[in-house]
Amino acid sequence: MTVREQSIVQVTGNTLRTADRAIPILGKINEPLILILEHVLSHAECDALIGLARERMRRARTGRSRALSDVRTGSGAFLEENENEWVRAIELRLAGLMGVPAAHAEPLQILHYRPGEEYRPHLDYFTAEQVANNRISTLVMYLNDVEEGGETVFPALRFAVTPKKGNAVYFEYFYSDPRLNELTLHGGSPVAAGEKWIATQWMRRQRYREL
Ligand SMILES: O=C(O)CCC(=O)C(=O)O
Ligand SMILES: [Fe+2]
Repeated sequence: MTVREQSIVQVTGNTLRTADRAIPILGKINEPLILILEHVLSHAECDALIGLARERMRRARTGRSRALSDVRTGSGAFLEENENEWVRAIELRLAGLMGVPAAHAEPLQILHYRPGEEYRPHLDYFTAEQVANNRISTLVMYLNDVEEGGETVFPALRFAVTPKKGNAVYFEYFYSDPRLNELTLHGGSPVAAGEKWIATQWMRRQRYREL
């Protein structure tokens, strides 16, 4: 008999409960744990996050030049830690959802893909020999509906998630069996039509910020 490894998020029913809402689970893979979640963000929150990131990106472009890479062709912005009150409320919800203290959270990252832009398959954790305070889990939130393409793909699992505004895909890679962690290889497939906005929350194993 094989014993299933302990996961960070414990799924018992059809919803995940946080302090401020119940989040329906639309789909699930058990090992590694991957959850497709509905209504993680309200449409108003999605729009507000895009608005905040638009300003940030405009400013970033006038500053020092961004590194160009074939791996990720979209453009991105990190929000500040404790950016403002409503961002803080979202961060607390995400920490509750992901079962990790908010102090372990990286600042939210917002990414924007135009047609043809993509994020090639990668692992979110760092794979160098000794990594202090590595990442342990990811939540990718879709901030808009994509006309065509832009799925989050898991090639090793032959699995794809279609972006839908307010929904999210959760996965974790804190297993002792490295093969389970490697199965979380994922990417953003090229946007064929329309645009794609996401917010990504990465969690660290230990404290990463003050609050
Ligand atoms: O664009 C996607 O669907 C995936 C994004 C991603 O892999 C990340 O933000 O780490
Ligand atoms: Fe990723």
